[in-house]
Amino acid sequence: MSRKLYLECYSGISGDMTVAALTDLGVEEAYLRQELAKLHLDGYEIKISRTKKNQITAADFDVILKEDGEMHGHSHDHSHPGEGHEHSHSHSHNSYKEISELISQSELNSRVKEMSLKIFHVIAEAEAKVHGMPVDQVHFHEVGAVDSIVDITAAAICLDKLGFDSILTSELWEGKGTTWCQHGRIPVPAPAVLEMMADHRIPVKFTPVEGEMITPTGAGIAAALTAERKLPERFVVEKVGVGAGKKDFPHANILRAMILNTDTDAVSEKKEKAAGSTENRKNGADNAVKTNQGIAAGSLNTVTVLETNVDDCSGEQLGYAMECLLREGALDTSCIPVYMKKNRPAYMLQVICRPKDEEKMETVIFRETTSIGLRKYREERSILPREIITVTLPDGQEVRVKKCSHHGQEFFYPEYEDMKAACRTADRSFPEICKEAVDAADKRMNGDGK
Ligand SMILES: O=C([S-])c1cc(C(=O)S)c[n+]([C@@H]2O[C@H](COP(=O)(O)O)[C@@H](O)[C@H]2O)c1
Ligand code: NI
Repeated sequence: MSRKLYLECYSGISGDMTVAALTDLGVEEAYLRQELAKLHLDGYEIKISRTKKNQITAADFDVILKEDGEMHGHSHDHSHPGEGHEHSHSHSHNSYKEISELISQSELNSRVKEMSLKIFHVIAEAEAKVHGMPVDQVHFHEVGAVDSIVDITAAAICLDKLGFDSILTSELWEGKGTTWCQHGRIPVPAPAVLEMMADHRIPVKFTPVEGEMITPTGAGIAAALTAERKLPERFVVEKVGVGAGKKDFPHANILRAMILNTDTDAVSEKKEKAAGSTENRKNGADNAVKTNQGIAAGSLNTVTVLETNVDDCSGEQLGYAMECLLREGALDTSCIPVYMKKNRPAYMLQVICRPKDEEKMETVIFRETTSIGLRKYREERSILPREIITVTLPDGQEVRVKKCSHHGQEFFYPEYEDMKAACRTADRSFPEICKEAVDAADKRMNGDGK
């Protein structure tokens, strides 16, 4: 299973748009608030609400700054000529060094820290170039600092919670003209944005729209976290999140975040559902899934592994727990015999799941077993590219076979449920039917003479 995030930046990208779109994918405001509190940064409030941009409903993320005991919304549009942001502020977290320390010393988890620090570093490098100073001396604007810290950390918290294998961004669209900031009037793209575009080879499209669509925070997020640029050839869009920008343009100022599932089974499952499941099977080979480049050769993705050792849980109870875990979306479960303290024969229950399903798995383990504690960690997993092909057995039955390849070598694995059904229908043994399925697949892919 491969779960990617695709950010469609046809109206540029900013920190607040990114957080809004990610919360719209299913991160609760309460969770975000609880995690942000681990920064121990005060003087602000967050607000997530709904808004409409050109009649398109979208989530809106706001960082409301406290000034002199009052709250002030931060509009991000910097549209008051001559004003810039000449607020005085009691916050002292405005140098890159201070911000890095604040994040490093927080109680945020290591993945959130790593992502946030990376984004800040990318922005600081660009600011350092623009202002001609060492990275450590870069100062973020006093108001902007709190705003940027919250936007960037919130984006990392959401990304960690949603658990993606990799992040793709489209080319970033940008407007033209000038914008205002504390440096006064500056060109669009903002100097720091342009440096990031160059340094990180970000594909960009300059449009005739008047105004700034890409902010330094948005460019920093895209530059620091984008792992891929090319959309997979085949995928299913599992969910869409829409984040609103603060400005109004002739086009809808939104950032769309999409969860892409590039797993072949999911793609063909949806395809079969759409086409009517019997239709596909009836037409056999012609309807078989032909290619899948969504999973690259030996591609890596991240999974969560949960483990618990139990010496007081019956076989029946553990078997039931495994069933529940699989029903809740576990990718695999196993029970490994172990000897625990005091030489007690016991089992280690191991669960592999998508990072986003961690909490669900924990709930099942604590509810359905006698475990009172567990270990969990994230692992990279390497998976072979695979595609499902449909083949016809000599007796006319159609079965699905998974075709995997590695360094040009092909492996065929008949689908268990189809094997079971074919064995029962033909009243023949499992190895016989499997062999016929593998031979048929091999013949179809490589021909008689190979
Ligand atoms: O605060 C600074 S140093 C600053 C630098 C630049 C450069 O490009 S240099 C640009 N800006 C403008 O500030 C706003 C806010 O950006 P966020 O990323 O903090 O949302 C934006 O209009 C930038 O162009 C500020
Ligand atoms: Ni600057």
